[in-house]
Amino acid sequence: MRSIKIKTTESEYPVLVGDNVISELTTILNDLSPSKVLIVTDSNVDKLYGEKLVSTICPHFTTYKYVITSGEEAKSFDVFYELQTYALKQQLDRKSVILAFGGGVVGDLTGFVAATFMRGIPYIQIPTTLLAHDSAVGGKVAINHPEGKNMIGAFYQPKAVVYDSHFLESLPIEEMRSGFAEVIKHALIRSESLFQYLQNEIHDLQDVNNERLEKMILEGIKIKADVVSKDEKELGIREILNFGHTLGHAIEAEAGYGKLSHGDCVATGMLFATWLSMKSLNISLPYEELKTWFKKIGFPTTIPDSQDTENLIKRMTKDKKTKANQIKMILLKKIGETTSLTFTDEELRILVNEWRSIE
Ligand SMILES: NC(=O)c1ccc[n+]([C@@H]2O[C@H](COP(=O)([O-])OP(=O)(O)OC[C@H]3O[C@@H](n4cnc5c(N)ncnc54)[C@H](O)[C@@H]3O)[C@@H](O)[C@H]2O)c1
Ligand SMILES: O=C(O)C(=O)C[C@@H](O)[C@H](O)[C@H](O)COP(=O)(O)O
Ligand SMILES: [Zn+2]
Repeated sequence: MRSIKIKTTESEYPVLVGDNVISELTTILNDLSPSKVLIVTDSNVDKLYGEKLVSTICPHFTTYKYVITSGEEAKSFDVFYELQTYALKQQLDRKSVILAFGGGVVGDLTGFVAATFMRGIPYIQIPTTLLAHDSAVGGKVAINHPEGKNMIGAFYQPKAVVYDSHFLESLPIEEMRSGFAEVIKHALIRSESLFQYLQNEIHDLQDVNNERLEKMILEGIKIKADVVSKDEKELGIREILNFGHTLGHAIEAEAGYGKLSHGDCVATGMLFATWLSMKSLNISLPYEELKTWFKKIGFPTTIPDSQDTENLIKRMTKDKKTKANQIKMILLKKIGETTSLTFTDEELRILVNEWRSIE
């Protein structure tokens, strides 16, 4: 078992990673001595592992389980409200603990429920996707709005993250790809050596074996832990974790939540941001190499033809990093190092159109 510490100004918690670390959950819960435990999971994870988790906890604590329909659409106000109603009806109180058992959708939604129920009760992340090496760590919790991704949310840290690699065995290949995009992001922004490792070892997703998976997860979490510990509330450096997301989120929301995976959209966004870095900073980057690699892995490398640049620009203007109508793009200075530049909507419209015309 590996343990990585996440330290913020107000909290400190462990991320436990490894096979069978779920066995640590009872001890972690005992320390919190919860009045009640509410497991929130989705329909797919419930079918696979719901019983296992309930039987681990049930003998020790009064346990409830709420199963949401799987998919991005669940990060909605309606499901948030349903969950709050359920928690109230089961009479959860400030000593109750919520377990977010699933991928980033369950984690983001449940974390936001925990952040707001009676103004905040403890929760634990139990991630089951590769992508969740990113989403379960760092305390960004949220639901979506038709106007934009994660628009209603909070920074609210979990008490622990229990990341049992055994759960990843059933992950479909396209979900592995989605999570891999965030691993690549962590490498591109902060670690040239991790990037070289990924490019050398993972030519396509069949190359992801247990050993490589564990390395990707651990390295990704270490990078995230370091950034979050320096800037929990994204007042500065944390913005680098948004590399690829300004366009990525716009594509994801424009397609309709749940139509395209988060990771696929971020991958397209990272390619654009890499091209934009070369163009705006007048530097050279291995852009063509990256594009070829992305194609091999199966990432979409262009914006969907059905999407209108004008609509995407409107969405990018509403990005959370935008201030006074200046759209902030996280760029690469080199592999492993970032900078940022702001653009007006008109400037970005021209640049996005230029990129689309050459791709
Ligand atoms: N909070 C953050 O910092 C942060 C970071 C990155 C992404 N996110 C958010 O995370 C979300 C995406 O998360 P995700 O990719 O994990 O999506 P997800 O939670 O929808 O999971 C993807 C799919 O895999 C299924 N699944 C989950 N675990 C499984 C398992 N072990 N075996 C088989 N199937 C399994 C789910 O039911 C779902 O159908 C997006 O909403 C994104 O915005 C948040
Ligand atoms: O943790 C962060 O900070 C990130 O930006 C991680 C992203 O991968 C993640 O998708 C996050 O939810 C995006 O946040 P947002 O503030 O752009 O909604
Ligand atoms: Zn992301």
